[in-house]
Amino acid sequence: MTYFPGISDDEFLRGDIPMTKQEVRILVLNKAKIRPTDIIIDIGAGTGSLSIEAALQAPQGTVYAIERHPEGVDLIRANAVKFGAANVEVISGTAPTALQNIPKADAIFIGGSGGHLQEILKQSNYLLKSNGRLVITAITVETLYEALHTMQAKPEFTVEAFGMQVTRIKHIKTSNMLQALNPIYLITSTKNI
Ligand SMILES: C[S@@+](CC[C@H](N)C(=O)[O-])C[C@H]1O[C@@H](n2cnc3c(N)ncnc32)[C@H](O)[C@@H]1O
Repeated sequence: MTYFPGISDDEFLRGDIPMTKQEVRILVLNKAKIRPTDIIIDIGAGTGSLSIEAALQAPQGTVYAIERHPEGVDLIRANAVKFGAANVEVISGTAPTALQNIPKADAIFIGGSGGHLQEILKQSNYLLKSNGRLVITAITVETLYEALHTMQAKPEFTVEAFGMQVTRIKHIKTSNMLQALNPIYLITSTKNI
């Protein structure tokens, strides 16, 4: 049975870097089917929140957290220390170039691509082991379309996708306020060969 850390957003150290929200992380990690020994690559790791929860689910594995923004790199390192995720390897750089010299992976997350989605998908296909899972989070129509279109054209992958819209409920004084999070789409591709 995999241990699920369930860390709330406010527990992470955060700056101005956008963070994948907890409700989204829960589904990304579930779709990635993380096992204790997995090798995981997190492309566009941001604050490291997803990398760290993945690392805690794979204590005998390694998470390669790739981030191009220096503030993000510092946050990932600081959050990894805070949560005792010693198996997070932070790589400061831009994908796909930063994906060189990384071992083949059981799971790959793409949370940011910065206009390099096609090259990153090509390199991810190469880096993913047989039965590996690629989970892309898309917050734009363009990324959703490009990811779906590209992955569905690859016969070696089974692709599923869904959109989610979460409304949090915040207790303020005597009322419960509805707080909508931005819609997001998850595209999961499983390599069949
Ligand atoms: C939405 S944030 C990811 C949030 C992250 N999953 C978290 O939990 O904090 C997207 C990140 O991708 C990074 N990014 C975008 N394109 C990138 C690329 N080609 N290589 C590396 N990082 C990239 C951005 O700097 C940004 O921090």
